[in-house]
Amino acid sequence: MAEWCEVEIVGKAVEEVMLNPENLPKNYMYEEGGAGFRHALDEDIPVVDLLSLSSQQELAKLRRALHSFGCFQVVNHGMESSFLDQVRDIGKQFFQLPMEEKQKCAREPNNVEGYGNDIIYSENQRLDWTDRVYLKVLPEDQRKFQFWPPNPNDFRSTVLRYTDSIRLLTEVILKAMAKSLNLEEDCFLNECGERAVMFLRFNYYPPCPMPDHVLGLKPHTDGSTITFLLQDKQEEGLQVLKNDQWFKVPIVPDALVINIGDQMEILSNGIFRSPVHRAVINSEKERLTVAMFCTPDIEKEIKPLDKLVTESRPVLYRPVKNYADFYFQYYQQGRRAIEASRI
Ligand SMILES: O=C(O)CCC(=O)C(=O)O
Ligand SMILES: [Fe+2]
Repeated sequence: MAEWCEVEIVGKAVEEVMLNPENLPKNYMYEEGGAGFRHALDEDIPVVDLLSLSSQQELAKLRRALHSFGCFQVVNHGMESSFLDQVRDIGKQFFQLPMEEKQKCAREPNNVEGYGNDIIYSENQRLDWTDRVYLKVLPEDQRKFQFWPPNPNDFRSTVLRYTDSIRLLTEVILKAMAKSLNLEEDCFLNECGERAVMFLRFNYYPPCPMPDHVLGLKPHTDGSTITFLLQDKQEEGLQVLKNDQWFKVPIVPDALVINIGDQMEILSNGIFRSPVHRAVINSEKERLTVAMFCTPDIEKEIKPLDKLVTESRPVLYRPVKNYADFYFQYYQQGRRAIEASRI
C-alpha cells in the first residue's frame, strides 16, 4: 500500500475528460467490463408507506427490508413532487453553468466540501464517472457557505428547506427502525446525538462513451447511519448487491431511497445491513441524484447497542469514533471502512 499517500493528486472534472472520448484515462476503465457488465436483476426493493408505518405489518416489512437488502424506498414522506423537482433542478442548473462559474466553489485539496470529484490518493486509483457538489449542511454553525453555489439563486434556500425536511424525516425513520426491533423508539436518535451531522451531495453523471467499462460510482457502502437518495426522475442507475448479485433500484415516482450506512450496521450489531451498492451510467443521457448522508455527532462513540448483544448474537464490532476520518481512504481503495471495526 506504499503508493497511497496523504497528499491529493488533483484530477479533472469528468465533464472535461469527456471532451476527449477517444482517450479515456485508464483509471476509469474496468478491463473485466464488457457485455453484461451493467446487468442487474429486477427484484423489487421494498416500498414502505410512511403513513402506515405505525402498523406492525409495515414495521415487519421494514425490518425484513433492512436485514435482506439494507435499503428500501419510502413514499408518502410529506415532500411534494414539485419540491423534489426543485431540488433536482438546482443541481442540474448548477452543473450546466460554465466551468469558470462552477470553479468559484471548487473543492480545496484534501477537503471534501465544494464542487469537484474524487480525492485521488494514488496514481492507480480507480476513478468514478461523476462530478459532485458536497456540502456539510448540519450542524448549522459548521456550514461553509463559500462552497455553496450562489447560482442558481434559489440554491441556498432550497437546500435549507430540503435539509429541514430530511432532518424531520430522519427522526421518523430512526424511530420506526428502533420500533421494528422492539427497542425504545429514541434509542438510535440518542446515539446520533444533539449535534448529528448531515452532508448533502449532488452526484452528476455525464453520459459516458464506454458505459460497459466505466462506473458512475464504484461498489461501496455508505459511512452514514442512514442515507436518503433522491433518484433522477428518468434515468435509472443505482444497483445494490445481495447474495453476490446486483439488483436494480427502480425509479418509483416521488419516492426516496433509504440506505443503511456502516454506522447503523454497527449500532444494530449487524442486524441491519449496510449494502454494497454502485451506480452505472449510459452513453446517451446524463443522470443526477441527490444524496443526504446522516451521521452521528463526531464526538459520539458508536458501538452495538447493549440490547442487541446476546449470547446467540455476540458483539460483532468494536467501537468507532469520527468514522468519516478514515472512511474515504478505504472507499478510494475499493475497501469497506467497517473492516476496521469488525471483530
Ligand atoms: O447516484 C446513485 O445512484 C448512488 C449515489 C450513492 O450511492 C452515493 O452518493 O453514495
Ligand atoms: Fe452510496
